[in-house]
Amino acid sequence: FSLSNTKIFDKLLEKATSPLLLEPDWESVLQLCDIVKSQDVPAKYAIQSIKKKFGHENAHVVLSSLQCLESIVKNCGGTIHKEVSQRDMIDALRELAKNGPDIIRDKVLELIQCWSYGLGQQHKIFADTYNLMKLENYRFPPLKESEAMFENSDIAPEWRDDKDCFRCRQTFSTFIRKHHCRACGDIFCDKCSSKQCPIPKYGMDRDVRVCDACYEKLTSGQPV
Ligand SMILES: O=P(O)(O)O[C@@H]1[C@H](O)[C@H](OP(=O)(O)O)[C@@H](O)[C@H](O)[C@H]1O
Ligand SMILES: [Zn+2]
Ligand SMILES: [Zn+2]
Repeated sequence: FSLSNTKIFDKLLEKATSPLLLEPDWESVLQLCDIVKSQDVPAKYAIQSIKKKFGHENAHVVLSSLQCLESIVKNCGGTIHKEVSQRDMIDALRELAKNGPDIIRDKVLELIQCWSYGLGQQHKIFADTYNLMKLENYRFPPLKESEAMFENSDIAPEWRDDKDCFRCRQTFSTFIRKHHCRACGDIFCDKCSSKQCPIPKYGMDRDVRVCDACYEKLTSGQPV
């Protein structure tokens, strides 16, 4: 009996943001990152689910949802960064900083500063929001530069879209469905991506769909 991935995500998020927690449940947080990293759950679903927690009346639940957000942004790469940089998320975070208790405001300031420093080039909105909140006289904590580095080498590539299969060039249709290889991120028909295997370097320990070329590389012991 396998719960769909989104149900597993929901249960883990409940656990990681339980009001009964006396300290962060890092085990659940890391499992959340793994699910998002292997793209078993769409980035939008993950980010919107976390954002829903911001309205919880218990400040500890809101704080742990911000900690989940922090870990997912740090570990799950560009697709997640794009979702977090959306206007509705930025506005929700500014709302928390404006009206939330000090522990929430300080956590939001830490995140905005860290993302501005580490992701401000790719997502200008983080830098703009940081500068704007400085002008609004928010007092940002000292920046921990080491924690604001976003290493992307072990993040799976974002999925590319196209109208035909990257390998056999067949045009997609109602009958020839699109599929993505988790290793190279290219788009394929089912025939060219019918194999599955784990991709340890991207933290995908379960079998995931890969294209024939990546399957050869990943299973022949060759360094990929
Ligand atoms: O079958 P569809 O309704 O077209 O949806 C496709 C599936 O979700 C594919 O998942 P998969 O790679 O795990 O097969 C995904 O890679 C494609 O981008 C989607 O378009
Ligand atoms: Zn093909
Ligand atoms: Zn591939």
